[in-house]
Amino acid sequence: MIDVDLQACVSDGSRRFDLAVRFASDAPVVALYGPSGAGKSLTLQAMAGLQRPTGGHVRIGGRTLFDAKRGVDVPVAERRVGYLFQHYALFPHLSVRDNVAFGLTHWWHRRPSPAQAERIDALIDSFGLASFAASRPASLSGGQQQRVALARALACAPSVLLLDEPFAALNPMLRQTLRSELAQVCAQWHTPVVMITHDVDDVLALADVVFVIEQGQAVREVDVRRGDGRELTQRALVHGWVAPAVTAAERSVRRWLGAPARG
Ligand SMILES: Nc1ncnc2c1ncn2[C@@H]1O[C@H](COP(=O)(O)OP(=O)(O)OP(=O)(O)O)[C@@H](O)[C@H]1O
Repeated sequence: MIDVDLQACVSDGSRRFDLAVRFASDAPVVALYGPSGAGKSLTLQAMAGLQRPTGGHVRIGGRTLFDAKRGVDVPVAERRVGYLFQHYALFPHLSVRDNVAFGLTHWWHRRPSPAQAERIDALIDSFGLASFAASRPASLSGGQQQRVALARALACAPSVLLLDEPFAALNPMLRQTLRSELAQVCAQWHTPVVMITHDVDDVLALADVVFVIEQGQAVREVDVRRGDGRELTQRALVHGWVAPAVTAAERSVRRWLGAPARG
């Protein structure tokens, strides 16, 4: 079960964005879908512990990673969350194998245990990377680099795999191949996935449930298998767990009027 209820605020001095996103699902693959700037990446970052929320909780498979009320904030390295960034972010000076092993060796400054080494080899095999294991990422194609990044995200036996637009940089044919490889590997390792995508084909091919994210909130839940959906925002407002998002237009009008900022 993935249970996320996050409030966060990011600001760079001139801009401010409020996140108040809440969703829960026990589906194997959950997609977050929505327009650019809606807060999807911030949501994944907060789940991984890379953004500090101001309130709420993150529970994965019954384990609490963050709970503002209870003062729980599990450090990033102990969350067992696999994270695939929008750009693969492979380490250019490390071989494919060392890139895959990175999460296991780097945080703990040690060699992988025999069981971990076995998992690394199995993942390298699953993604068809065995013949490149000693190569550096620069000598690999985009699709091969993406496979390395996926294998690396899965190496720590994560309790959830977070994917930020995993196929955006790939050509359509490669996308299709990687979708089915990913689906197979995640089913094989029983790893639930939360995936950001703008691509309806990703949703249809991989996701069981989609949450539509708009202006920092989950506004709609769609059951892909049943082809059914429901609005979430109305319920959210009735229960009062989330403030209505302050739009850029409203902020601007308030500034022009010299009125205090809301939210
Ligand atoms: N440090 C920050 N300071 C101010 N605003 C920020 C900061 N980080 C992110 N934002 C803003 O927060 C909003 C949500 O960002 P986020 O990256 O989560 O969007 P997204 O839904 O993932 O978009 P995309 O689909 O384009 O990747 C954006 O408007 C972004 O500009």
